[in-house]
Amino acid sequence: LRFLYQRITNPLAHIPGPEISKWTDLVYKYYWFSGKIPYYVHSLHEKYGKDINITNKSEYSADVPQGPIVRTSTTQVDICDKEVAREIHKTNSRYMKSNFYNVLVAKNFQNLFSTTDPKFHFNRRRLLATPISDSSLSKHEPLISSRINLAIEKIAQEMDNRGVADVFKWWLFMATDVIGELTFGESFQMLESGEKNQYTKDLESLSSLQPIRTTFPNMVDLARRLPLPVFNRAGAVANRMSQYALQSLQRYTKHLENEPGTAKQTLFTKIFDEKNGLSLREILYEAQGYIVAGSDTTAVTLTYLVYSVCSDARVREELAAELASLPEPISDKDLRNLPYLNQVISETLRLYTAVPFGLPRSVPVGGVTLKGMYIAGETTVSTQSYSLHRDPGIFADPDKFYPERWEDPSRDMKDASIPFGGGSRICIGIHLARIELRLATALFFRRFPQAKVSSSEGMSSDDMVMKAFFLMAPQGHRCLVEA
Ligand code: HEM
Repeated sequence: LRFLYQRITNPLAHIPGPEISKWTDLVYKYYWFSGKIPYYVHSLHEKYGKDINITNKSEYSADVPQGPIVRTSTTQVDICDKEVAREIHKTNSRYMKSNFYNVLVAKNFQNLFSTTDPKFHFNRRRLLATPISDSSLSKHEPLISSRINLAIEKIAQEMDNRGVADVFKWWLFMATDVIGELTFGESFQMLESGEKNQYTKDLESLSSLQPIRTTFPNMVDLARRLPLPVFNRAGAVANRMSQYALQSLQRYTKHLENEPGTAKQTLFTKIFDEKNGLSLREILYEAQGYIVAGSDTTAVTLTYLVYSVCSDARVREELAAELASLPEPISDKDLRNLPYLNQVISETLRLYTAVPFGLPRSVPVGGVTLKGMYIAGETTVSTQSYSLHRDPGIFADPDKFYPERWEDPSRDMKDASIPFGGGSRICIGIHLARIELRLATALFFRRFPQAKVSSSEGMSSDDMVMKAFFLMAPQGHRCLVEA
């Protein structure tokens, strides 16, 4: 009866999509759990949308309106349209982050990333934005450069000893050490040890635990009291990470109080202040957000960049030639306007965006009409970059890694690109990420201009298939290259 009621009353029934999604969310959840949600949603656009490659038009009935909006589950639609994406992700947008974010991070845990409250977000962002702005980050460039140089040394050593190097591992260690030091004032020292510690193992498992958190939030709570193995694990990971972060921040504040002159400047140093800034607990929540949002994202992007460039000798040679002309030591100032380097980065962010998932937002109460289609209030709308970035009407031959397409990008290309989200919820770490991407790419290809993808140890393109929960990662969890 419940299914029948859901089907009859479904306010999204008029939107094109698979019949099953009028009845139940099970199919959607299956793909979410298996890390294939962007592929599934993209296949719905291919089947039901007119702006995306339509493979078999004869399947459609003439009375179903085709368009860029598809129903993905009983309560959700995805929209592959650059104008709608801009409207939803603009500054002062009426589309708030959906309830999904409350459970993605943790229940009753509000920070800049997870909050759905615009006032909270505005105040928090105002405090956090300056220390992580492009101009403020220049004082951290020596730290970022030294971590990247160490990663490259380790890659070279691994190539010597093992014959190949796993760039995914080293980029992950580098990005986690950088954001750890900028957040806690002390490094995780993963590059030095070459091994993951408990915190970073937990960090790694966080992504695959996201489907559990978002689908069964109450079970994770219940698991605090009952022995429910998988749910206990999700809770234990969150507790350990929180304890570690708290202890690091307590050490840092003690240092700051005792020896303010010698304490390293972090992204939070100036806002440790109960009255005008943030309390220790509030900083703890933000620090945890930075670590999660700022490690895998950068590492995955760099991994796919190296993989794509190393797979195409033409691109690699052009990039290496451009980098060969740079003076030593390489600084970020020299890289900001390098044409080909920046085209390679833009193309990686297009094809392998670390967040290919649809950034779910809630339709304002009263509903809206988008592209001629009425969408009821409180429906969850997403605009997944995986599809927007592959719109063949905007990006010719969309599956090809072709950096030159960014030589003189059209307005449409810029509008359809949202690797860092948009509007007031745009990634706060965008400048840090871009500095890391520029420096790491330049230093890597300066050192290894002949690098290519290895086929040793069974490495194949299967390892690089994207597995996506909220964040994406190569399913083999490795990327082996040789010089
Ligand atoms: C290539 C690297 C990165 C990519 C592709 C990326 C992508 C994104 C995207 C798409 C969003 C929007 C999420 C949404 O609307 O649901 C976002 C938000 C965010 N990112 Fe990043 N990110 C990257 C690096 C970083 C770094 C290094 C940090 C470190 C501070 C960071 C911290 C955050 C935070 C705190 C938010 C929430 C901002 C807000 O809601 O105001 N990200 N990121």
